[in-house]
Amino acid sequence: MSSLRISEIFGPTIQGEGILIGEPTVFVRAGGCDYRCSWCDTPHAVDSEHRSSWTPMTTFDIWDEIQRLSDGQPLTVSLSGGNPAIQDFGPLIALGRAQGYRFACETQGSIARGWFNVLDTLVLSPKPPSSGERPDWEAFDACLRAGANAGRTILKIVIFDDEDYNWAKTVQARFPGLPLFLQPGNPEIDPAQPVDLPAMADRLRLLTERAMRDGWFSVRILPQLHVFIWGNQRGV
Ligand SMILES: C[S@@+](CC[C@H](N)C(=O)[O-])C[C@H]1O[C@@H](n2cnc3c(N)ncnc32)[C@H](O)[C@@H]1O
Ligand SMILES: Nc1nc2[nH]cc(C(=O)O)c2c(=O)[nH]1
Ligand code: SF4
Ligand SMILES: [Mg+2]
Repeated sequence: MSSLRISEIFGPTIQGEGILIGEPTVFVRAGGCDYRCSWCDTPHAVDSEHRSSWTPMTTFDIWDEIQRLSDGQPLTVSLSGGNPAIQDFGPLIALGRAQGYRFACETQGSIARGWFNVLDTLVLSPKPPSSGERPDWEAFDACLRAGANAGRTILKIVIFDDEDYNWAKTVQARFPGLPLFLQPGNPEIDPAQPVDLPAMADRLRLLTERAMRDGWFSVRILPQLHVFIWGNQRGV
């Protein structure tokens, strides 16, 4: 059986972002990404200099680890990365769902996969201008089509500045049927440094006040809850 490149598997913890915030979750972090966002908070799953730390695992190896971490109790498994859509997680999802586990996937929407259709939650997180990346909207549309039968699809956009904020409005206008979550960007991504909690609360406050002042009521605005709790620690 072919193997997948896995950066880390951890949990159970609570989902810190987006529509599943607070949900007990085991994370499977795939190694490798087709993007290089300037502010990426998981470079250890992206940059090729960390490639040697990614473990080749079969679907059964990953499934064993999920079961061990969850003590065999079905919960939500979140596929993240890097870009999990580079690899074939279809067999893992089939195996887990047959045992009552639920699956979410976080991806930037650059690569479409047939297995998006069997997810419970597909989180598409198109990258705003501050990232230095530019979404390919044809590829993004292909992701939406690939996930047409997923339980639900939502958009999550990271906001660092005014340009990102205005861009997020244009994305919502393009996809009016999709729930949109905004998340303030975290500029402090060094796991060795403590996060400045008041500064983080300030960014959340400023984004919230701006959206409310604008009468932008068709969004949800959330912090990265795990960063509030554990800072930039890995594996939480
Ligand atoms: C690390 S990415 C992995 C999944 C996929 N590559 C993606 O970007 O959607 C998971 C989520 O973290 C967000 N993220 C990454 N770096 C961040 C930062 N510095 N501040 C806030 N959110 C960040 C991404 O935008 C994405 O929504
Ligand atoms: N608790 C927790 N929630 C998360 N939501 C998205 C994460 C990610 O890095 O993909 C993440 C993570 O690493 N930990
Ligand atoms: S797409 Fe996601 S994992 Fe890849 S560099 Fe950007 S934030 Fe990091
Ligand atoms: Mg993260």
